[in-house]
Amino acid sequence: MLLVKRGANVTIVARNETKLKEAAEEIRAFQVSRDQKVIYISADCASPSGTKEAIKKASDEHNGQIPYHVFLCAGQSLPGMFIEQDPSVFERNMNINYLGSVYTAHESARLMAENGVHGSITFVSSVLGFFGLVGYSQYVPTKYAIRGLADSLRNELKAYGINVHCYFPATILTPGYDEENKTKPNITKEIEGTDEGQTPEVCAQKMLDGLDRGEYFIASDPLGWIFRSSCSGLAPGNNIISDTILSLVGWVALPIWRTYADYLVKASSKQNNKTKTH
Ligand SMILES: NC(=O)C1=CN([C@@H]2O[C@H](COP(=O)(O)OP(=O)(O)OC[C@H]3O[C@@H](n4cnc5c(N)ncnc54)[C@H](OP(=O)(O)O)[C@@H]3O)[C@@H](O)[C@H]2O)C=CC1
Ligand SMILES: CCCCCCCCCCCCCCCC(=O)[C@@H](N)CO
Repeated sequence: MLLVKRGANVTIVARNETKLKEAAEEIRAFQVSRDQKVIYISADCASPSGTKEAIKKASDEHNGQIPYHVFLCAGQSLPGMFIEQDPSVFERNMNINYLGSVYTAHESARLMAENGVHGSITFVSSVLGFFGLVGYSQYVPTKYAIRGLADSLRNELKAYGINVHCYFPATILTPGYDEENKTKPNITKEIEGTDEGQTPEVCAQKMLDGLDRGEYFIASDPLGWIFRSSCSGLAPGNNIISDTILSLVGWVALPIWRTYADYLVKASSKQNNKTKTH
């Protein structure tokens, strides 16, 4: 929507064709010129051939233009307690979140490099790409993996003039969030409850603002700002003064919060054991 408002030609990709059609119609209402094209393609990003075909179709439909700006949003969260989940969940989550991002980034970067397109690739991780939390053992590693991929490509794709960005949202109030809450352990909900969440519209705007400012690690709420500054490794900072202040806040607040989160998990296990023995 925001990109269409700026006059861009846009392609949206997901699996469900009915929802895609509705979304494309909704987005088309924001077109600023008649020449603009908004198209949708049904494809599975977790398959290399699906991704390849989708990107080829997208450029064919846009007069052979290789996508300039690619956003890797597809992802899913399947929360549950580690020892209670079937090991297949770990593979499934990695396939959709991480490999889906790898395949799409790979094909986009290859085409951009071969055609001299100096575009951008934006990964969507999560604040859970910086820290782990009870109930998210199948999800957190996929989001760390995306950060690792972005860190590698930020450096490597400079060779072709391609910019890489990584977005770290906290809770977004989406259909996916409603879905994950159906299986989310209560203790996870309790710890997460402090985060009110943001609408997808606000997140999209803040992500785009970060891109406009040329940020590599983009965050859109205080939790993300603190973690972005406290766990940046070799990533370039956004602003030396605010980054330093935020990492100092993290240095003080994070151990306190960790102690509290550990206390909550231990208390919940005692509660559960009590219920079991009586
Ligand atoms: N909601 C939240 O609290 C947070 C979400 N995120 C991340 O943001 C991203 C978007 O999440 P959110 O909007 O909540 O999730 P939703 O489930 O609401 O939307 C996910 C979108 O991705 C598409 N998708 C899923 N799997 C595939 C696939 N294999 N191939 C193609 N498209 C796919 C879905 O369409 P379809 O099913 O039709 O394919 C859907 O359009 C994810 O990466 C998520 O991890 C990060 C932090 C917080
Ligand atoms: C200074 C320290 C203060 C700490 C307060 C911490 C509050 C914890 C919030 C946990 C938020 C988790 C968001 C998960 C988003 C996500 O990726 C999933 N919804 C999957 O889709």
